[in-house]
Amino acid sequence: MRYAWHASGTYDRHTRTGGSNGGTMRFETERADPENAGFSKAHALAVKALFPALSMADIIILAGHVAIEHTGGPAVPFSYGRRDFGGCAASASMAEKESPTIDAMRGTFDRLGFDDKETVALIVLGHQYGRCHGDASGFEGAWREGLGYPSAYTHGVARGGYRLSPGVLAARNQRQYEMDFGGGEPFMMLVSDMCLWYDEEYRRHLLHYDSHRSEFRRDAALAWKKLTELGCAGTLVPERETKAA
Ligand code: HEM
Repeated sequence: MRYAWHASGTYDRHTRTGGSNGGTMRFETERADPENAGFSKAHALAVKALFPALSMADIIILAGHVAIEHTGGPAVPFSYGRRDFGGCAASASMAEKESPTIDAMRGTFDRLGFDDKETVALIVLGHQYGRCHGDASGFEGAWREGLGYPSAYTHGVARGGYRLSPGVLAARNQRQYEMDFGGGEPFMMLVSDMCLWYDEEYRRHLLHYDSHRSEFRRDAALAWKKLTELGCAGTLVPERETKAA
């Protein structure tokens, strides 16, 4: 899912460049971006031979859709037709920062064309899956599916149930937080996750979603679809239409 997010997150609405069309994450040039560290593992799993009719660009995105639905998240209608370009500009970069300020975060999502509410839906959707890896981002710790979407954030943070992760990254001057929900590893929080609570606007949407779960599921699905189709205008065909035809 993170692979699909970073493949899409290069989009720039001002220049209308980037996005998942092109499948440029296939190239070492793009995977070498420090923000994409660790994606060679994900790339090795995206097996084109099993899906000859799809481009790698489509497979990367479809994997994200399937991961969300398979783990009890919303079903996102898939559209295919992305092409695999023959090369990749050296400048293709996610420009996602590991310890962003609120302004930098807002700037990233504005470049992509998302407002604050969509930003909250996307980050809360994404940061309940998988984990951080010391050898990729320098952060260590797990998220957990099935904690009830936004409630992991609002209940934990609002009740002051979070703490600075003891000593993990002191040497690199990177902060990360964690919360206990019982059973297993603590639930980790990156600075970007904490920003959803620190910033008044983000917090308003977080609290709203916590008491409107179906709206959260609907908005998260719409935002994920929008994200993964950035830069693909005119190239995509909805899966359902093909089935009906
Ligand atoms: C400002 C925004 C964001 C920041 C700064 C951020 C940062 C990070 C970092 C540092 C990691 C750890 C990577 C590693 O160590 O392997 C991570 C993991 C992850 N992120 Fe984000 N992220 C952001 C937004 C998103 C969004 C919008 C999504 C999806 C909708 C997402 C989905 C994920 C997933 C699924 C993982 C776990 C990957 C794995 O288990 O290998 N993130 N993120």
